[in-house]
Amino acid sequence: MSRFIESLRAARRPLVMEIKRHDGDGADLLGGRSVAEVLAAYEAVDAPCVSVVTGRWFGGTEDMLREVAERTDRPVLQKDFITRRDQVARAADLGASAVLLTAGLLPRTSMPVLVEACLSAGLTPFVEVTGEAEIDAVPHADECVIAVNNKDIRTRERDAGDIGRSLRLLPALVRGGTRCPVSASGIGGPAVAARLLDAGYAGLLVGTSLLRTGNLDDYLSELDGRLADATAVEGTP
Ligand SMILES: O=C(O)c1ccccc1NCC(=O)[C@H](O)[C@H](O)COP(=O)(O)O
Repeated sequence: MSRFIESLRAARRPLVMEIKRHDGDGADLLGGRSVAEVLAAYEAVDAPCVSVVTGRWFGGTEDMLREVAERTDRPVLQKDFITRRDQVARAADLGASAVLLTAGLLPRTSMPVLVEACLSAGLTPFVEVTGEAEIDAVPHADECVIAVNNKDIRTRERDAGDIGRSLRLLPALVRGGTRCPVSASGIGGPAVAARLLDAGYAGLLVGTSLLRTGNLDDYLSELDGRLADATAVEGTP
């Protein structure tokens, strides 16, 4: 199993914690903190995996990925518009463990080529989907993270996000064979995060709400509490 998937599946709080300079509207998300400071905060709460948005729409750069990969041992996901094999090789050189492949943005023939390129380079394909047809078309699904994007990347994710999409598509993800179904984007806080994990997601990709929370410890304590409550209710005779 890939290091990225193993780390996420083994975590008590399976959150891929994201570093993103600004949102789709250009609003700042780092709040005066450096990339190193945000990473240190994520490491302090034992993030199993870290995501770095290098896509220019979100103010990202390759240097952010290089810096994060140099500073941490945790598996790092590169979130960018990856459409070519040379970008996959570049991600590996920069120290990524996983790369984003966005099904809705790739020509049909490119997905198998890029998934193979990732696996040959020792990277985990993090395939983002929004519908069943895209899920069914993912090759080597058992070696991929398959993530449902709750937002619309074609409008730079300016929408609020539809968590219902993740809930509806989870059975199709499981049938498709991934060992690591993930819900991504628009996860507004601990209540929604708990609901998705309780539904059966193996992991969540969260950026904005972690970057905007005033207190990461409080956010995660609330998540722990909600998950414990859900477990207690399930165990009630
Ligand atoms: O989804 C894409 O295709 C994409 C490509 C390049 C950069 C970013 C891309 N998506 C945006 C994100 O990855 C979100 O930042 C991430 O899912 C977290 O979302 P949120 O918690 O709503 O900040």
